[in-house]
Amino acid sequence: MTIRGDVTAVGDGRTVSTQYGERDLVEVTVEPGDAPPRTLTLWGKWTETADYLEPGMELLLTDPEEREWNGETQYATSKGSYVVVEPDYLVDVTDIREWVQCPRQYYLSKLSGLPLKYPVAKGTLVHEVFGDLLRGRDLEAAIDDAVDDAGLELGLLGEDPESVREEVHQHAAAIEGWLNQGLLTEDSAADAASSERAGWHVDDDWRSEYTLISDTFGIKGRCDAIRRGMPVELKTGKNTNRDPRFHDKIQAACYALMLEERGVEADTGTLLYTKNAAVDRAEESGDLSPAKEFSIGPGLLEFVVRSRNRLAAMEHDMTVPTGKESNAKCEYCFSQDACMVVSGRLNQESKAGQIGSMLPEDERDYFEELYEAVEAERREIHAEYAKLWKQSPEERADDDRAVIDLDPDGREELVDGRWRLRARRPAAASSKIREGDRVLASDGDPVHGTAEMGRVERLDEERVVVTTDEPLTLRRLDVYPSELSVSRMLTALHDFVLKGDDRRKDVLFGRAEPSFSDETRDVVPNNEAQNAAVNRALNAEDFALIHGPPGTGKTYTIATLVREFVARGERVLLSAFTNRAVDNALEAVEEQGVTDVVRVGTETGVREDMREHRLENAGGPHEQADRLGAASLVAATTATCGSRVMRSQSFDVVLVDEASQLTEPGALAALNRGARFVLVGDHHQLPPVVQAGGRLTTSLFERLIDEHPEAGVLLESQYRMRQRIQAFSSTEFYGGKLRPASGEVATQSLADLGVSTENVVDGVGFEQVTGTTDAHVDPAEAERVAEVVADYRAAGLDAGQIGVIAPFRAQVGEIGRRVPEGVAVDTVDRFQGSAKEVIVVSFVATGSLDGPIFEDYRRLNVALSRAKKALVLVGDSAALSSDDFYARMLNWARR
Ligand SMILES: Nc1ncnc2c1ncn2[C@@H]1O[C@H](COP(=O)(O)OP(=O)(O)OP(=O)(O)O)[C@@H](O)[C@H]1O
Repeated sequence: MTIRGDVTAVGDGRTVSTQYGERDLVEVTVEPGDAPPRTLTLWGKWTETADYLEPGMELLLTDPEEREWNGETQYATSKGSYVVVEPDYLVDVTDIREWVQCPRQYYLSKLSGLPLKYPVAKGTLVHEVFGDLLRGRDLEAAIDDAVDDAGLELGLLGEDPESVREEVHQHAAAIEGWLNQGLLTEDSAADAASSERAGWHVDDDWRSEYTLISDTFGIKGRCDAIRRGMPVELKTGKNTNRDPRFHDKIQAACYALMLEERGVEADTGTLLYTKNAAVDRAEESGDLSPAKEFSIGPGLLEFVVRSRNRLAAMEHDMTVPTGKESNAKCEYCFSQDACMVVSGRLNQESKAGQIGSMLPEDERDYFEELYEAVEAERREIHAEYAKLWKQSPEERADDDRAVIDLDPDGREELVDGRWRLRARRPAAASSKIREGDRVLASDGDPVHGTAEMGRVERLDEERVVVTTDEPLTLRRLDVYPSELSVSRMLTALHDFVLKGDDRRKDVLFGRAEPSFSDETRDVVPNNEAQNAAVNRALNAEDFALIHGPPGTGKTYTIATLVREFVARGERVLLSAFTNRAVDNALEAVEEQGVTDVVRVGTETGVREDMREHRLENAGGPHEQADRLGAASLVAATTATCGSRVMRSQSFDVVLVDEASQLTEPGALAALNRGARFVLVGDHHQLPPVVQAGGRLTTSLFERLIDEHPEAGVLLESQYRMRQRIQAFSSTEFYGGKLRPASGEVATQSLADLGVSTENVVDGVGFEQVTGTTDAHVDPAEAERVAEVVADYRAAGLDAGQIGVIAPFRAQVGEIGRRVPEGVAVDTVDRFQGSAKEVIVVSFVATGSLDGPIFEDYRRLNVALSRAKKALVLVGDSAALSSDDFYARMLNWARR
C-alpha cells in the first residue's frame, strides 16, 4: 500500500521513548484528494525530510504501518517504508549522483551545460562501444562507428583519431575481459526467475542501456547495463581503491531501487572503471581490476531516496543550493573557481565563498526571472511525464498523447546493432506523434513494463515502424518530451548574463541605445520597405529588427541579407526555431547564389535536399572542424546553436528567422554566438509555444520592437493575398499599412487558374452552420467543410491547391476523413509559413462562445492570411458575433 497526498501541515520534531530506546518523530498531515486527511508519523532518519517539507508539496509513503487508536487508523513509517517528496518530479539518476557529490555542482552543471572537453567526448565514445559489445557487435566496427560519430568534436578538440582509437581500445579491453569473465559463470535459478519478472528474458543474460522510470520514487534514468538483474555502471576514469566511489555507488543504487520496485532483488552493484586497464602496472599501485562490486543494503537505498527528496524539494521552491546540503568538499573540487565566480556575480550563498564583482541589480533580477520561467517550463515537461501513469492508456490515446493497442509485427536488427520494430494499428486515430518524432516505445506499459526511446520512421493509418537501441515487443508509443530545449535555454541565459559581451548587455538592458551607420545602397530596387530593412540591418552596429506581416518576403529579405553580409566578407550564422524554417531560409539563400554553406543538424532533422551541406560529408575529424570554422555561412536551429559544438563557434552576425516564435532565452542561444544580430518575425502571428505561460511567452523580438521601434522596419507589401483577403488582417493587425505588392497580386482570382468560379466563392465568403455542441469537434460542420472542398474540386482545383484549418486536432481528424487525399488539413500552428490558393477555415460551431476559438487573435491572423485567391469561413454566426473581434470578421467576410 502507498499513501500519496498534498501536505497540509508539518508538525515539530520530538523525541520519545519506545521499546527500542529513544526515537525521533515528526507528524505530517496529508490530503490524499479522494480520502479524508491523514496524519503520518515519520520516524528516525525520515524526520530529516520534514526539515524541508512544506505545505503544498506532494508526499508519498510506501508500506506504512497501520494501527487503530481510539477508533482511528494511524499511519507511520515502517521498517521497509520510503518517504518520497514531490514524486511527480522525475529526477534523473545522473542528477542525484551529482547532487550527492555536491549540490552546487549539480546546479552549476545545469546552468552551464557539458563543456566541449576531451574526457566528455571520450566518455560518450566508450559508452557507445560498451553498448555495442553487449549487443554482440564486432569491436573494430563498434570503435570505427563511435569515432566517426564523434568526428567533429574530436576535430574541434584537435584530437588525433588514431590515438583516440587506440585509447578506446584500451578501455574496451577492460570491458571485454570482464565480459568474458561474466559469461563463464552459471546462471542461478533465482537470478533467472527475477529476470523474468523484470520483463526481459533469461537468455538475455545481459541487457545494455535499460530505461527505467519510477512513479513511486520520482526517478528516471538509463542504466548502462543489467547483468542478471544487477545494475552495472561504466566509468571511463580510473579508481585504484578496492571500493567504488561513493557517488558512483549512488548511481547504481538508484537503478537497484527501481529494479527492486519491479520485484528484482538487486542487492549487488558493479562499477566498471575502464581506465584501470590502461594504467601502467609498474607505476600505479592499488587495486587495478576494473570491475568493483559492492553490496546494496537498505541504508544506502534510503539515503538515495532522501538525497533525491532534498533535490526535488529544492526544485519545488526554485531555490539555489549552497553546497552545505550534503557537505561538499570544496578544497579538492575542480569547479571551485567557477562556483565562486557564479555565486559572486549573482550574489548567491556558496560554501566555497564568493569572488568577483556582483552584477547590477537589474541583471540579477532578469536572470532570476528567466531562470524561474525556464524551470516552470521544465515542471510542465515533468507534469507531461507524470501523465504516463496518471492517465489510462485509453485516456492518453483520446488526448492524442499515445498510439495504443498495436499488434507487434516483426523486428529486425540493423547493421549498426540498433533495431527496427514493426507493428500494425488496429484503428487509425489522431495523435500528436508524427514521422521523425522521438517517442517512448513500449510493450504496452511504459512505466512498469519495458520501454525504450525510439524514432518514428513510419506512421500511417495501418502501420508503425520505429527504430530503437534495444529490441522490445512494440505495443504502444507515447509522446515523451525532451528536457533538452529547456536545458539549452538555461545555458543560453547563463552565457548571456554571466559571460556575455558588455556592449550587448548595455543595449539589451536599456543602458545604451542601439547604433547604426548611415550608408544607404539600392539593394532591393523593386521593394522600398525591403530595401530599407536590408539597409537598416547592414548598418546595424548592435541589432536590427525586420517586421514582416504574412507574405511580405521575410525569407526573401533574409536571403538577400545573407548574400550582402557574405559579400562584405562577414561570417554569418543563420538560425530559426525549427529545422523546417532553417531549411526553408537556406533554400532562399541558395537562390541568392551563396554556396559556401554548412548545415549543422542531425541526419533525420535536415531536409533531404540540404543534407549535402552537412559536415559529415567533409571528411575526417580535422577536415570537419576546419570546414565548420571556415564556412562563411552556418545554418542550424536555435537549440543546436546551444550545443557543445556550436558554443565553440563565433560569428560576425546572427540572422534569426521566425524570431517572434522564440522565447527570449531560446533566441539568446543563437545570439550569443555573434557580435551583431538581426531578428526577422511578426509578433502579430504565432507567439512562442510554451506550456507554463508567463515571461517566456513574450519573444525577444516583441520586447525589442516595443522598446526600440527605431531599430525595426515594417515590410509593407505582400506577395500572397488578393486585396479582398488581406484587408481584414491589414486593418486589425497592421494599422492598415499592409498592401499588395502589385496590381497582379491585388486582383488575382481563381479564374487565373483556368477554373470555373460559378459555384464557388472567389474572394472571401462565410458559410453558416448551426452550432450544437460544446466539444472540440463538430461532425456536421466537418461535413459542410467537406462539401465546400468538393465544390472547389468540381470547379477544377487540384487537391494540393486547397487547405483546411481547424482550431482543434479532433476536428482536424474529423475533416481529414471526409476530404480527398492531397488536401492539407491541419491546425494553425502547422500552417504558419505556408500558403494555398484556397483556404477553408472551420471554427467548430458551438452554441455559445466562451472565449476566442483560436485561443488568441494572433492565431486567427495566421489562419486568415494563408489564402491567395479564395477564403471560406465556416461557423455559427450567432456564436461568433457575441465577440467584437469575430463580429468585425463576420462583417468583412459577408460583405
Ligand atoms: N522583392 C521581391 N521581389 C520579387 N519577389 C519577391 C520579393 N520579395 C518576396 N518575393 C516573393 O514573394 C513570395 C513570398 O515571400 P516569402 O516566402 O519570403 O514571404 P514570407 O514573408 O517569408 O512569408 P510567410 O508570411 O509565409 O512567412 C515568394 O515567392 C518570394 O519569392
